[in-house]
Amino acid sequence: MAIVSLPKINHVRAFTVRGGGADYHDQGEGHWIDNHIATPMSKYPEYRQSRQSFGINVLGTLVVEIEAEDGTIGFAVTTGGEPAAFIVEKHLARFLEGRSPTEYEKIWDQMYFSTQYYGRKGIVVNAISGVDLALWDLLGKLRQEPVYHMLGGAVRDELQFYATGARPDLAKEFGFIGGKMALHHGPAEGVEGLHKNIAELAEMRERVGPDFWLMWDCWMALDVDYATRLAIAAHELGLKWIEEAISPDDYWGYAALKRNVPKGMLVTTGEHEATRWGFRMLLEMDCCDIIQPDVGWCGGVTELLKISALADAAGKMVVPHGSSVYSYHFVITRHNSPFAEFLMMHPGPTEVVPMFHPQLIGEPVPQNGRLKASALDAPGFGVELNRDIAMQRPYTH
Ligand SMILES: C[C@H](O)[C@H](O)[C@@H](O)[C@@H](O)C(=O)O
Ligand SMILES: [Mg+2]
Repeated sequence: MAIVSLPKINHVRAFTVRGGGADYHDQGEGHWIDNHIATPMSKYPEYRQSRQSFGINVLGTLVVEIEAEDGTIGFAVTTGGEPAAFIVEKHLARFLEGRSPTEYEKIWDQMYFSTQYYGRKGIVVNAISGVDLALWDLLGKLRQEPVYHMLGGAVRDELQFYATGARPDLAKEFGFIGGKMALHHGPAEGVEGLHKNIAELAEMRERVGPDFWLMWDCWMALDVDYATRLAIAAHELGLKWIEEAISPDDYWGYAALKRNVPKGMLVTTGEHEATRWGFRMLLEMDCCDIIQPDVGWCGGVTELLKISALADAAGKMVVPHGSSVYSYHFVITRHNSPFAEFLMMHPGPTEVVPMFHPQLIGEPVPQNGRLKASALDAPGFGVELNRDIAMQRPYTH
């Protein structure tokens, strides 16, 4: 029997999109995800109310398209906007065009090490991630297989989700296994702010009862002392984990916080770490109980496989940052990813709506806080690009 040889890659294209999308994208006025969330910029009063005021949405969306010789197109959506589009078109495309889509290991290696002198984390790895995700989508479409089949298949029948948003009480009604809230007050608001945080948690605990998971996402806003005091005060309210409390570069601080928090409370890091080397540092310095790479930012699926294996060997969980189908196809195949995050992108949030709206068509959303593996049974990541949205191609090559 002849070996199947897939058509070669013909074109790589990078587009930018404004408006909608998931986190770090343009959100309308009054959206919970931009309402006085504590950040490293909260020490500046003028930037305290809105993350868009200091530019969280400045990059915008990156759409990467990879077209094979037979016209099949794989694509992916991530964050990066024009700078990432420039890197894809002017630098990364050369490592894909004319190559087989099955060479995703060598392609990843060449993308990473050819940009290492100016990349390694952040927007360059976002761009690499977007290309890698589009490559896996193309592979799936050419092979007529969902990505999760190519990653080893489902290890459980369904995904279960916790919800990130301002209404864990509604998340409980919607069937989610827990609710993660954004922390609203950071150290610059002093002990008064800390008491407000605790009061908000106490009020939500009252609404959801004693056993529903409640977590805080602190979006890099705190220092070790404040995070320790907050964790101790929140322990009696059953805070399940304190997330990304300090700077992603402060591995030493995370290790200290993990030693400081009350027994039974988990410490997690966040979506702003990248590559196997960054996550190895978190694991080897015993910084956390759960790592949370964003598959659209950490290096893509090819890199997340390596990151996850490191965590598995260290006995740590991997719960990728909310990135819709791009993480669902991964989580369903990993024993050390027992649940997934669903980012509530409805402004309230009072409804369960697709995360990457309007960019993706066919994006599955959890029903009763769960998604059957069969909901992912479509080629690639199982979604199509909404070609009615205004996309620009700022650069060509
Ligand atoms: C809601 C949080 O502030 C972040 O924006 C969120 O995207 C992220 O940190 C998360 O874990 O969902
Ligand atoms: Mg987070």
